[in-house]
Amino acid sequence: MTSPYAKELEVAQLAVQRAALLTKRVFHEKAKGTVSKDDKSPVTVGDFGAQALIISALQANFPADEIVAEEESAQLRADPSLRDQIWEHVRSTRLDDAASEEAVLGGAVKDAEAMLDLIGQGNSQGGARGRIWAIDPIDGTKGFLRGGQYAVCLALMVDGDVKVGVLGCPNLPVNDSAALTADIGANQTDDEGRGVIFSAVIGQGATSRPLGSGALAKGQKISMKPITDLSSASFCESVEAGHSNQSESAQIAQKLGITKPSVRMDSQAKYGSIARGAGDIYLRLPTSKTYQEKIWDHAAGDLIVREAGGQVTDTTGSRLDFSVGRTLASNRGVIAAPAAIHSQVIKVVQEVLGQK
Ligand SMILES: Nc1ncnc2c1ncn2[C@@H]1O[C@H](COP(=O)(O)O)[C@@H](O)[C@H]1OP(=O)(O)O
Ligand SMILES: [Mg+2]
Repeated sequence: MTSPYAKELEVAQLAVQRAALLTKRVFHEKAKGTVSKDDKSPVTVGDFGAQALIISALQANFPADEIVAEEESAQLRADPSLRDQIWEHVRSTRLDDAASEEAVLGGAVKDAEAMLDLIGQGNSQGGARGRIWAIDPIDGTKGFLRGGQYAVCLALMVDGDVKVGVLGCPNLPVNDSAALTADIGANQTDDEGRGVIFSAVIGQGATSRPLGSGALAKGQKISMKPITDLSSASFCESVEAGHSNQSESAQIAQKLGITKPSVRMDSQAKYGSIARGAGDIYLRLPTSKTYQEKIWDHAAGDLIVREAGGQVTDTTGSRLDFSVGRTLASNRGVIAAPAAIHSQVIKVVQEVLGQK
């Protein structure tokens, strides 16, 4: 008997792999300086291109499913030169394993018009009913531009609950036991040893495998690091101070007895990193009263960490609720930690944030 969500997982992994390849090609073109100054931001090209390729794979396999995606196509319809730049990448990005690519992901996107139609399919309002995919084609755009950490993110929710999560992290080390760092070394265009894909299916654990561009290797199980002594813990947070309150996180760390400085990393690569035990805790502390986290920024990471033995909640200790629309409107911030110490972390978070 095949396991539940086996087909969804296979499609999601290959779709993320191909979309990640597109983003890498866009970045390398920029790094080689072949993108002229008037070219649109490589983020825009990478974002739209990756989204088109992922939606194409989802529609070929699960035409009845809804899709929530970050980008809208209206901007592209008014900008033919941007559309053509994106189409050039969508048309030409192919996995090395062409046979699996076509068999699993379906045929190529027909033309630029068909690509625009696909991009426009990510407009579901989300909610508590049915099968809904959440896509963030390039999470961590600032990291992507600096040649640092970013993630291609895809998750399936069924009736508001995340069932499948996949994160492609082109710039994280392949090696699960590599130290927690956002740094990728001096030569930013050298792929050696980098590129990992994290996956999880509800009730089936979490895995990592090399991202590459050929046939996907067999995954290995990952799990959070067992931790009893918080003084040896490491925690990660956003690079951008506007995304997470870094002075409150420093106070929380100090109260918990954590001695190491935080590791600052863009994107959901933080979730993948703690899920494989490279780090222990991920703190995301609200910087504004009004910002609502987007479901595509958290769905895959939430499941991957929970399936690796962690707990993921908001700052009040409530589970993230993916059933209320395109945003996590009922939650504030994110606290992810190994199950054994999660309540201890929440207690201190509440002391520092002044919540009861
Ligand atoms: N005020 C904010 N608080 C928290 N997250 C934010 C805020 N503004 C934007 N973001 C989102 O944070 C994500 C990146 O997080 P990280 O810092 O972990 O890399 C982006 O998807 C970004 O969304 P957007 O792409 O819409 O700007
Ligand atoms: Mg994002």
